[in-house]
Amino acid sequence: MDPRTQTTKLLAPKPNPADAGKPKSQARGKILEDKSFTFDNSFWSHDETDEHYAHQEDVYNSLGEEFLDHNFEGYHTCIFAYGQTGSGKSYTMMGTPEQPGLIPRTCEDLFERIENSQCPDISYNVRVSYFEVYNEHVRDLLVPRTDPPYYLKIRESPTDGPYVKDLTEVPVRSFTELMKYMRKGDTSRTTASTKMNDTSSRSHAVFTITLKQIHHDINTDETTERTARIRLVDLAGSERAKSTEATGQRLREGSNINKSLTTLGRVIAALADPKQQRPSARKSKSKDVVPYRDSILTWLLKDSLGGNSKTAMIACISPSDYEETLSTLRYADQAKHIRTRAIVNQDHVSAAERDAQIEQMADTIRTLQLNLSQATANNNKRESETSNEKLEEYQQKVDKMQRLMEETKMVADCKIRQLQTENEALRIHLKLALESLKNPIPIVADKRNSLGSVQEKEEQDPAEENERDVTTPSPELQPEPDLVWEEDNAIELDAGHVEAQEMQASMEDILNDLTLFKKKLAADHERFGIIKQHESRRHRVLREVRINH
Ligand SMILES: Nc1ncnc2c1ncn2[C@@H]1O[C@H](COP(=O)(O)OP(=O)(O)OP(=O)(O)O)[C@@H](O)[C@H]1O
Repeated sequence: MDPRTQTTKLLAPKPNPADAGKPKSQARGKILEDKSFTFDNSFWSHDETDEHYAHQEDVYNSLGEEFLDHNFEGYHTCIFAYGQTGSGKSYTMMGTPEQPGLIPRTCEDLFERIENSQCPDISYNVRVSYFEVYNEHVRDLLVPRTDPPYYLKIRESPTDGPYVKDLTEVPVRSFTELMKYMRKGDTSRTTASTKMNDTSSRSHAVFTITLKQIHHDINTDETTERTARIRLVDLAGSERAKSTEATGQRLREGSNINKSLTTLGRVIAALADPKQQRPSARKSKSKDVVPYRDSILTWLLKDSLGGNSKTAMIACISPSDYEETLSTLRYADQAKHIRTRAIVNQDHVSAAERDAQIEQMADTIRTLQLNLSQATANNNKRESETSNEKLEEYQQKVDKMQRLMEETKMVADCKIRQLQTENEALRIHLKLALESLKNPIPIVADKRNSLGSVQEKEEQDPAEENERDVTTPSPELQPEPDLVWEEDNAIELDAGHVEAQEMQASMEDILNDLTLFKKKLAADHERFGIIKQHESRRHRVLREVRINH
């Protein structure tokens, strides 16, 4: 690998000595050739003593950091590691405690940026989810393993595309908290020992961070929400059954892994096809040619692979099998030609719109509760079943509403922060103004001039001095400078008092506003509490419905 040209050169294995000098057609072994590929970056990390050795930090600096910049701009991103088993995918994505990889570095940097943010008018909300695709099934990695395993269903929303239904998504407030969830997921992930790797990932793991930035404009009371999805994918290793010597369960896993990876390859090939890049192809039905639906993995990554996302593929290779390494490099070479259509995911919401949304949702939930209580009272099995279905449907609405409430609280916090900052600035300003009024700084005569005159005086000829004594009035006759200054100062003092009083009045206004605002916030909290009570009551009713069954 050449770090200057970013070229990766695959050297062909030495030919069979028996074939030396023979034409290709007569050779017994396959004649293989050296191949060169150029990528955005080519990293080499084999021998740490080599000056070109790429450390985890180098990989993060040249890729992860830039992608995080895009996230803060409001773009969805996806980074996935692809390569044969044991080639370093998990090492690159997760790393080790001593050498953290792209995922922990991204998370750390994310929270560092949030903590160092200098903008009191922006609130941040971070949520994470973690799932694996194992044997063409989706499993939540943030819930404990069960026996038999509980697999989640995939649904498709007209606006957000395919998604995993009921996937746990937890809010996180710090890097430590986030790492706790990540470790929890990692221990739950399906790994096994294969001939090629002691802890081989037998599943595709998808770690998703959702970063929401809520910017509140205090003048218009409008909020702008930017949502970015950060998807970090550690794929299971591409492998040949022959090289892993797998049998039974491992073989079945291997064939499912290969099924998703082969589909991924076909999706990449279809997306890289120049025909797909034409605008007419994007609008026409030829989009369906991309075989996303042929595997769960590609179906779930549809948006990241060919839609609204900035996506990077990390092709991991290790010096083992020429054919497999070549296949990985070819995949990566094709992926280079894919053009996704990333947009900034941004929404403007006015305070009135937000309140209206909350009111509407609260109404819907109240209706649901009424229906459900009636069904339970009637003890009618069929009605209960229908209500249960409705309940599931509304469950999503309740979750959505809770998020909306959380965001409203974030906006409120944002307003408080802005008012406090403004308040603090005014307080300092007022303090300084009052101090300067109490301890006025006397107007000092131009020092340079007076100093000059002293010198001049010293240098003056005594005769000349005598001469001037005649013309210059005596000090007693000179005007009293202090008195003049006091008069001016008295006027200034009056003006200062007026200014101070005005400032005091405006400060009191702001403090009054702040108190009113806090009261409004407390009322909102109370309302939120009531909804939570409704929530718990709803859960109780749901339990009762289930028991009745
Ligand atoms: N750049 C590297 N520097 C040091 N060690 C590495 C590096 N890359 C990989 N390794 C080590 O090689 C071994 C295999 O790597 P890893 O588990 O990341 O492979 P993988 O591609 O994820 O394999 P699988 O697909 O089977 O899960 C691990 O012990 C890992 O620590």
